Amino acid sequence: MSAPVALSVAGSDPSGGAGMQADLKAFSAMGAYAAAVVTALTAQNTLGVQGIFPVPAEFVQQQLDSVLSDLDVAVLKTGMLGSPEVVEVVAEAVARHDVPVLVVDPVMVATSGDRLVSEETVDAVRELLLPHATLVTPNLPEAATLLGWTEVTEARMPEAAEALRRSGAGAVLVKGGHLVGDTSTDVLVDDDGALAVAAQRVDTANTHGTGCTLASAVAALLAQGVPLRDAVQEAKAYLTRAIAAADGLGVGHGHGPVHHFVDWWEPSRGRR
Ligand SMILES: Nc1ncnc2c1ncn2[C@@H]1O[C@H](COP(=O)(O)OP(=O)(O)OP(=O)(O)O)[C@@H](O)[C@H]1O
Ligand SMILES: Cc1ncc(COP(=O)(O)O)c(N)n1
Repeated sequence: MSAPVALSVAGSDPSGGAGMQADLKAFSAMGAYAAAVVTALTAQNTLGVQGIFPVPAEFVQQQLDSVLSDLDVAVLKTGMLGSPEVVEVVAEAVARHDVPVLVVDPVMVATSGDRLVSEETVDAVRELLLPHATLVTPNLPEAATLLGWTEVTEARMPEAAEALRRSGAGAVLVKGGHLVGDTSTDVLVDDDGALAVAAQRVDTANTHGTGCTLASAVAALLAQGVPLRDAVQEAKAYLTRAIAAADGLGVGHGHGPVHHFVDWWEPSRGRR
């Protein structure tokens, strides 16, 4: 017996709500052993991003080789990738170590609106990572950028997901968090066609890290052998519970984090 291992390859958010820290929390909450390779340090909080310090590609590669040569990684999930060179070493390591499942969250901009990666890095993600991805999870602006469209409207979400699948990704989940309305609907397109994954929209400003959390929750479930469509629906339900509990967590003065351990902590005491 060994625990299912999920590996996050992402940037650090020292305020703990997004990036690698969100990934580690979501993996743990969803039952996977959590490992992490850091691609960039950010100085950020719930108000914005104050600084970025990239990790050299050679050292990202060294971290990847350390982890992948020892741990039996079931799923590798990417988030912020600091440079085209980092994208290159991640794609190369995925191939060389036969990583069985790859979830790509094509992170471009933080909830605060601050840009996290360059256009060249986005190009590298499109060309080098998407063809190997089991699942890609863009939000609406990320889907538009990857496709070279001016925007992706709600009506064109299935078409955008289908178009992105032509880049070689097995499945695409276009996230509708940036829309308005009573529900927050995402669209999954896989071999079986399009599936709308909807949840009640929570009236809160505390959505820092929702994208990282959703992709990581799906990855943790895939690591445990849950089929993709079930994993996406279960992860979406978990994320919605975590967003609904975010105001109760009350961390920071801007867009606060979601409550990753909503199913674990006693609301009154903040612990299990
Ligand atoms: N207020 C909300 N209530 C319920 N679900 C939400 C809300 N905001 C976002 N979501 C959901 O959170 C997930 C992430 O969506 P979003 O489109 O915001 O991605 P993102 O932009 O990568 O994340 P972020 O906004 O944290 O940068 C999606 O499943 C989306 O439907
Ligand atoms: C290091 C890092 N990675 C990713 C995000 C985006 O997070 P999200 O889109 O989930 O809010 C972030 N703010 N910081």
